Amino acid sequence: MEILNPGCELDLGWLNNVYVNLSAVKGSSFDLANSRPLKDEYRAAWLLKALTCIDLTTLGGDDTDSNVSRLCLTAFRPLPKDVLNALGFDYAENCPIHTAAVCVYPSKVECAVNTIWKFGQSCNIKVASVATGFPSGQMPLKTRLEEIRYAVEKGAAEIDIVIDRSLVLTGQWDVLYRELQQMKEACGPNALMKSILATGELDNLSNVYKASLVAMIAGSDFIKTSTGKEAINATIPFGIVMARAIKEYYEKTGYKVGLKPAGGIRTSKEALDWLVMIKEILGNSWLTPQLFRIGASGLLSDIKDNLQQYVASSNL
Ligand SMILES: O=C[C@H](O)COP(=O)(O)O
Repeated sequence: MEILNPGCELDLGWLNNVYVNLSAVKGSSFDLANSRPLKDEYRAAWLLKALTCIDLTTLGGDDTDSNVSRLCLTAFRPLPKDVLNALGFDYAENCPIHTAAVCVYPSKVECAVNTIWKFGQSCNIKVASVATGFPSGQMPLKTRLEEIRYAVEKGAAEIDIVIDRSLVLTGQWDVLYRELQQMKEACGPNALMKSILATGELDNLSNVYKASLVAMIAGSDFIKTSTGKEAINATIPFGIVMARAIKEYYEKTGYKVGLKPAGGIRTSKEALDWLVMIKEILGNSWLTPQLFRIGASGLLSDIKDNLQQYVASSNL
C-alpha cells in the first residue's frame, strides 16, 4: 500500500487561525439530510461503492479466531452469487466486490492475515488493527508504541491508532504532534496510519478541526472519526469539519489524506450520506478505498438486503 502522507513541520500559527462556523456546518448537514433520493440504478451503484469502502470490523471482548475467520470470509464474499451475477460481476477469485479491509484487535491480526492469504494472491483485502490502548488511548506511550509494532510484525497493513484526547482538551498540540510522529514511525514504511480522533470526546468542532490538522501534519494517512465506543460516534457534522480540514491540508501541502467515519453507521442511507458529503467537499477522487473508508460492524448486512431487493424488484 502506498503511503499517502509524509507529514510536515507543526506550525502552531496555522492552528491559531482555525475558525469553524457552526451554523454553516449545521446548514450543510441539513442540506445533505434533505437532498433528493438517488434513482434506483444509481443507488445500487453507490451502494456497491460503499461496500468496497467498508473496513469490516469486529472489536468485541468475545472475539475468537473462528469469528474473525468468518468475518474475513464475509469480507471476501459479501454478496450471494445470484446478486453479484445480476449486477454484472463474476463470482471469481478476483471479483472486485469485496470490502476494503477487515479491522480487528492486535491479537487477532495473525488469524486474519492467514485467513485472507488462503483466498489467493489476487485478494487485496487489507488487515487493519486497532492499537495504542484502543479505545481510550490512556496507556503509557511506550506500551502504545509497542502495540503498533506488535500488530505490524503480525502482518497488519493498516494501524488504526487512537489519540490521547486529554492532549486536545488541554491544548497540548505539540505533545500530540510528537506522539503521533512516533506512532507513524512505529508503523514503519509499509503500514498506513489511520488516526482515530474520537470526535465525540473533543468538546467542540474547533478542536475537531485542529486535531484533524495536527494528525495530518504528523503524517496520518487517514483521519477517522471514532472508535465506535464513544457515546457520540460518527456524525455528518464531524465529517464535514474533518473533510474541510483534509481539503485545506491538501491545498497547503499537496498531500491527500483519507477519511474514515466509524461507529454507529448501520444503514445504507447513512453510508450514502457519507459518500455524497465526500463527493461534495473533496470531489470524486476521494471516493475510492485509497481515500475513503467506512468502519462498520453492522452496515454490510443492510447494504446486502438493499441490493437483493433492488435485484428482485428490477427483475435483473
Ligand atoms: O472502527 C470501527 C468501529 O468500531 C465500528 O463501530 P460499529 O460497531 O458501531 O459499526
